[in-house]
Amino acid sequence: MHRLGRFAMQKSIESFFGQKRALATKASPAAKKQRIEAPEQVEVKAEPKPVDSKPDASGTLEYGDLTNVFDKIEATTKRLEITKYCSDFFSRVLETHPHLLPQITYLCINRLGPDYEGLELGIGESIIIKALAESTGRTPAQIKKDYNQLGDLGGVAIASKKSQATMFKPKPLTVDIVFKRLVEIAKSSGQQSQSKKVNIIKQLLVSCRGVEAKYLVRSLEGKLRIGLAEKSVLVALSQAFVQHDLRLGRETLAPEAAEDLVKDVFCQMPNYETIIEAAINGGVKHLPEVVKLTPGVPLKPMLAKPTKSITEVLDRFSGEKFTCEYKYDGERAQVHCTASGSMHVYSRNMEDMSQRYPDIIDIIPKIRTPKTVDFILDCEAVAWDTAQHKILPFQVLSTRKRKDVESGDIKVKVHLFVFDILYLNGEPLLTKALSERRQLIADNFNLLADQFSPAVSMTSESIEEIQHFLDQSVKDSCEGLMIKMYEGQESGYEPSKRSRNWLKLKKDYLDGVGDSLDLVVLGAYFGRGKRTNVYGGFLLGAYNPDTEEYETVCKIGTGFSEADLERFHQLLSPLADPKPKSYIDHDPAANQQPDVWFEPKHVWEVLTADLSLSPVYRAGHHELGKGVSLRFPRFIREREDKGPEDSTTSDQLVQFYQRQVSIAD
Ligand SMILES: Nc1ncnc2c1ncn2[C@@H]1O[C@H](COP(=O)(O)OP(=O)(O)OP(=O)(O)O)[C@@H](O)[C@H]1O
Ligand SMILES: [Mg+2]
Ligand SMILES: [Mg+2]
Repeated sequence: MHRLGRFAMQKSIESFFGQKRALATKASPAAKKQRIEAPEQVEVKAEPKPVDSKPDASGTLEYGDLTNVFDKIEATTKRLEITKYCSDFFSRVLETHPHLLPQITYLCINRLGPDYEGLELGIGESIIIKALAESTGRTPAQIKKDYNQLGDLGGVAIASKKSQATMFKPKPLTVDIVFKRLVEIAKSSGQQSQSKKVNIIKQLLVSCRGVEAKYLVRSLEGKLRIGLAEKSVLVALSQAFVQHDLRLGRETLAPEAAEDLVKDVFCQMPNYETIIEAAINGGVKHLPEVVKLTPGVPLKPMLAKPTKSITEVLDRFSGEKFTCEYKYDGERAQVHCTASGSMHVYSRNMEDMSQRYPDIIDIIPKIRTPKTVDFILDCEAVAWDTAQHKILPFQVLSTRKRKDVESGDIKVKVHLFVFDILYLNGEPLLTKALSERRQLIADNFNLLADQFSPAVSMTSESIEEIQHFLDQSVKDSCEGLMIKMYEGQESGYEPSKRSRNWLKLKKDYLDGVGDSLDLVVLGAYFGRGKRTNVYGGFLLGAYNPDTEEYETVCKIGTGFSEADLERFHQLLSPLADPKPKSYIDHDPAANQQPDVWFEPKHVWEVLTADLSLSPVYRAGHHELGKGVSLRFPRFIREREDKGPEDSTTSDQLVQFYQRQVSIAD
């Protein structure tokens, strides 16, 4: 019986790979198209199962109901369709199982909770492979081999399960169980945690039916890769809220207005649970009254647009009141203090850095005045020479320890330069003018020598004075200037937006494209000559949030010290793969394929002379037909504060390119 089962399994896998190889991984739009055009080749067909119109007695929802929606989404590249599948499903869930909507939302975006709580699955491929092998009676080597061939572990899971003789029909998985078990995996630590994780995954896999195994495995990998961007999930939620209001006969908003409002509220309170609960209770229209900016919950910071000259700045702000500030080169620090006195520092991507910067936490009680209760400040933390009272380069800041930092042991001191206030004494300030916000900082906070002061600023419309201020900023060890709208509605704080009301002018980059780029390391080339034992060059890419893929941008081999190359070799070689992940958009026919590929993880800041269109590289090719590539790229530094999805997007590269072309015209 056992042998027979094994034989049958082998056979089915062969036929699976023999005929359907290209179809099992659906990441790229091209592959999706192929699948639509050749439906007869689709191996795994989901039987659409309607969601029960009434909650079952236990209030649970089958996981299969969700994975069926994933399957429909994966089969299309049309954004409207994707959003519709998603919002229809959310709307039905609101009707039948509203308490499950937060979990479902998190499963859709591959998260287990709000970003700022930092709960991550953190399981390596090898654990999934082990669990897959043990639960299907195959060896890890066989699974690995199939994986190399197919490029999608989710597809391998399905193929392996299909060929498995099951003795009994397991109870269906529910959304609730899957979510809880994923959280359990994320929270388990310590000696036994590896085997505990493998066991949980095995149990889940055994209960999977149909396409469930595919999406479960991809969720475990942390990448669903069905083209469902978080933006679309937010839009779908807003539409579902409107539907829900209508069903209850409540007053509601037009879909577009609801969409804008939900996005806006999410920027201020990036917590799906809070938003969903409030929308269920009071309707989408009243969200802003209930869900507000709150000290203790980080918000996505406002970002700036790059500019190449003072004249460009003057053109943009002509007729408006604007102000210039020093642009400090350190680390963004969002400083929170709640009414109960709890204090936090958050990074550019909302990570809690309070453990890393206990010295910043120590500053907080000293800068508040007797009338300052709760607040959120936006600052840059810069390395500081306390003897000379001077800014130290970013490189010095980056030598600070990242974990287990004790206030007493800190050698590299930091100075906080505050440039904005977003909340004060119970009141959000986002819509107030920058001039008023600056005044509130002056009125409610104490300066602290060598530790805390406002960003140096200057308000003038004269090109000479601005030029002088720019030169001065560089003499004072800054990168250049930030120029901001100062008065009126447009001078409000726009969380998460790269806004044209904040322009950056970086002295060193005025000759290039105006700014550096932050690109993801996708692959490497073996070194020759002096670089024989290290990688001699790397393939870099940009992120495309619409397709959730990484698009290749350029090869880079300049700007690295020998020590850099050695360190990167040590860091990256354990991650090396002979084949690229399926969600890397590259040209497989091009010469000069990298010798090894990596999972997109590390982000590097690079500089370029200019941008050009390339027949080989892919960034932005959906929009421009050809990809945008960098000429003479040079490595500057690692960006440890950016994850791969925070890297420069293909869209931004297209904008840089178009600006360059329009200036050349
Ligand atoms: N006066 C200031 N006002 C606003 N931001 C400032 C100021 N001084 C320094 N900064 C820093 O400059 C950053 C914006 O420029 P920078 O190029 O360093 O951004 P980045 O982190 O590389 O992100 P991106 O390139 O994606 O905009 C802000 O995020 C902040 O950390
Ligand atoms: Mg910076
Ligand atoms: Mg930058």
